[in-house]
Amino acid sequence: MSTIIKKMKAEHVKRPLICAPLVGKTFEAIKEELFVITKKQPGLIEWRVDFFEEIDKTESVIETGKWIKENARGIPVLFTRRSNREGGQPITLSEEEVTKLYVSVLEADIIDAVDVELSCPKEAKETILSLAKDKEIQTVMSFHDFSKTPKKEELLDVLKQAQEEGGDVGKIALMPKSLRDVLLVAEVTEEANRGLTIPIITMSMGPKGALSRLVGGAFGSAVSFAVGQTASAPGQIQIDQLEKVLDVIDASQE
Ligand SMILES: O=C1C[C@@](O)(C(=O)O)C[C@@H](O)[C@@H]1O
Repeated sequence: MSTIIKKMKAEHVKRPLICAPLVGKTFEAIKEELFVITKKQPGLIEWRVDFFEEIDKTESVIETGKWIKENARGIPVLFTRRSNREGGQPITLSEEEVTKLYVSVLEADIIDAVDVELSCPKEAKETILSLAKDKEIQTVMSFHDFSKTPKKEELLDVLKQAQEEGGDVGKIALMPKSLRDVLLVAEVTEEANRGLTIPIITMSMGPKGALSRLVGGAFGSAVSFAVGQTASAPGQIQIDQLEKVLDVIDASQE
């Protein structure tokens, strides 16, 4: 079992692993950001490569990724290209070029886990998943909706699909329109955890959804995304604030 999955399983009983996004646009910005983030000792660092201005230069991505890995102080690195259709930054690469980039990054052995959107073309997913398995790099199969929270059955199906397609982890990030939507995601989290064998990560975004980032672990979300230096999605809170709340939750369970 990989280190990341072990960490998720060990810590997620009540306390989710904290993941800090790295969103610098340039190598220089990433260097500064990584320095700030590692001092806060998150359990995981997510490099959101769609923010990186040189995403279209494979060599630059590899060099930067290598530098991140070498300077992450042993914290595992999750590599993510969030597509524009799922709330990521607009980029000039085509989907085929993105798949090629993923292949190069996986082959370079510079990351510990990779985010693959369930909405990606089937062939692209298969290529990435099989290479990741060969390289023993964990796959997080993800789904994002920045405009709404889909219905319960749909969300349960998405998480099931993540497992069925061979993902090591399933992840959903949704935008709530009301607190009921936040409750729904908590319910889905609890229910999916009983039916699935893979760890799952869930969250509601935006100000209403911030609650889910605080208490999601108690319902079975294995990871909570929090701000190291800069947020990568609405509603993320600072790592130190999240840690305080997690300490209180932990203490209340003893
Ligand atoms: O999937 C996620 C979750 C996220 O969207 C959030 O809401 O914290 C942040 C993204 O960087 C990450 O890839």
